[in-house]
Amino acid sequence: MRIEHLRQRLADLGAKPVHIQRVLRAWTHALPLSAGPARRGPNLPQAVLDALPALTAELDGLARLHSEHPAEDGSARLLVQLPDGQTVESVLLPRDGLCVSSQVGCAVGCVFCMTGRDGLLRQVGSAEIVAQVVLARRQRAVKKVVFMGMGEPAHNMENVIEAIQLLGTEGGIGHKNLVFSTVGDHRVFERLPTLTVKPALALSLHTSRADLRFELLPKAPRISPDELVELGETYARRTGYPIQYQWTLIDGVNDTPEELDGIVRLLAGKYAIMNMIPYNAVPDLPFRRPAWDKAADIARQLHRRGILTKLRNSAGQDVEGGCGQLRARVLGDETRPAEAPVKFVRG
Ligand SMILES: C[S@@+](CC[C@H](N)C(=O)[O-])C[C@H]1O[C@@H](n2cnc3c(N)ncnc32)[C@H](O)[C@@H]1O
Ligand code: SF4
Repeated sequence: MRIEHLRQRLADLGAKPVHIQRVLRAWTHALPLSAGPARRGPNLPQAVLDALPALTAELDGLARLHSEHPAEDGSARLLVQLPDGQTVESVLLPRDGLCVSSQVGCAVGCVFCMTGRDGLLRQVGSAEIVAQVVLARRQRAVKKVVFMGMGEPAHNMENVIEAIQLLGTEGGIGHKNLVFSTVGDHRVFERLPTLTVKPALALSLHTSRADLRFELLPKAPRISPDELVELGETYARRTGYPIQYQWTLIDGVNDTPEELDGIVRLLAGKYAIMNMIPYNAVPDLPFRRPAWDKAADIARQLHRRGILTKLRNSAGQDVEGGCGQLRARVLGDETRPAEAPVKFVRG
């Protein structure tokens, strides 16, 4: 379901913009749809009030909790069922964060990512994205939403943008606390600057080498790391928030001294934060997670060379912490076709 269809349905029942705003505010805050300022603002029209029970049931059905998997680090991975029975993952992050999914599957097919293995199954509608936030808010506060779950937001732009606009207005989430995470796409750099609610941007860079990036992210747009950083820098200066570069650290692939030189060359003096996330092992894939000490040393070296670097664990390491792994486990890995062998150019 799209949020614009929800707005239209309310308008067809006689709701004025102020009524629609009130219902959407109540929904995004996980309150009863009729909730609102009792003494301030107009009451909802009777036709809208009459429709609320059925609408509540429908909105509740957009994202139902299939199962919850709390982790030792304070995060919890939620498997969320959509109305057609498809499932996506949301992750309750420490410090009031939530990671949401924007697609079932993904067409980019990054060779280290579980979500990309089956290709794109379907888009997640804007109302289904917001419903993941509503579901989480029934459990705890959500003050930050990162689009780092299943899917490539740039491949579902209209739904993701609609969700961001609602979350950044009626949903009460600060604009820089809405984080659009992408492999990079010209459409992102064209659209995001024009929005009223401009989200923060995370760019999944992973390597400073164009050739290796094409191997690791085979269906990502062919934008070189240099161009990506230039585009990112323009957006960062425009919004006033730094770009969060994502680097899934894979042992022997993108953790070499040459890559460290490459990062310094690309990011020195840029308005940027480098987030290094040691690779989270995916069954049947030929990659290894680097030792934590090695990853920590890399982060330290970058820091010394002037790059603001944070070493992070992906949330919920002990509960199928990699994106898409929980869904895959629940669906049953035995249905998965055998992997074709993959070859890597080492940096
Ligand atoms: C799942 S993606 C979703 C957002 C978007 N498609 C992207 O790539 O930025 C979010 C982040 O998870 C990372 N990721 C995917 N598989 C991973 C794994 N096995 N271990 C660690 N990080 C992984 C990606 O590299 C990306 O930076
Ligand atoms: S890392 Fe992001 S873009 Fe790549 S396959 Fe996974 S979800 Fe898609």
